[in-house]
Amino acid sequence: MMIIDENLKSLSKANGVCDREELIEDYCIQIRLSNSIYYRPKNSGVKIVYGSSSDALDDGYEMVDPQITPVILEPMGRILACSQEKYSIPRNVFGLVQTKGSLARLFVQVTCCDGQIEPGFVGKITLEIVNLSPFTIEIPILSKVAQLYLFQCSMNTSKPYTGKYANHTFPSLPNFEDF
Ligand SMILES: Nc1ccn([C@H]2C[C@H](O)[C@@H](COP(=O)(O)OP(=O)(O)OP(=O)(O)O)O2)c(=O)n1
Repeated sequence: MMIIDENLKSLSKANGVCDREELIEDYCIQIRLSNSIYYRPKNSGVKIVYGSSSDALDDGYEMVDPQITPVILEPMGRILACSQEKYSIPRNVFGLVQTKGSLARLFVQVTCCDGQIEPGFVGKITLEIVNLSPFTIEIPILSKVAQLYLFQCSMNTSKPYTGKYANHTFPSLPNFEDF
């Protein structure tokens, strides 16, 4: 069951789902692009083996300050960014991140099919932003790029999400520990 309207507002306030009340709308909670660092893949010939931790993984990304280098995506440009706000998902709620429609109509997606936010997750949400269009697109910091939809689960989970991507205050790079 999707949580909407007054239920969404009251659940969000009662559980501190998102500190910024004006982001809570009728059907969803808006997600803004963070004004702190983002990661950009380097264009060198870095080889990464999926599932294996290695220096190549860290070497493959460079950290960028959007206050100095704005988020400007060339065609097929991609970055790892995160939400400006922290989100706290109750133990009986599941979240789903979707790209804002107007951004999607520019052929930009803010997740690479990884939009699931598990019950109990607390932290900033990582956004895998890809420009699939032929245009050069600038995305100003703090602009609304995505929306979080919340769904009621059948029960309170006994295992709220405390995994490797919890409690991040920056975009999280892939982590293959305990993979
Ligand atoms: N775009 C996303 C997607 C998820 N998360 C957060 C919320 C999720 O509850 C948590 C875990 O995400 P995944 O389920 O995608 O990660 P896995 O546990 O599947 O990791 P792995 O792929 O290593 O198994 O990360 C996030 O910040 N940004």
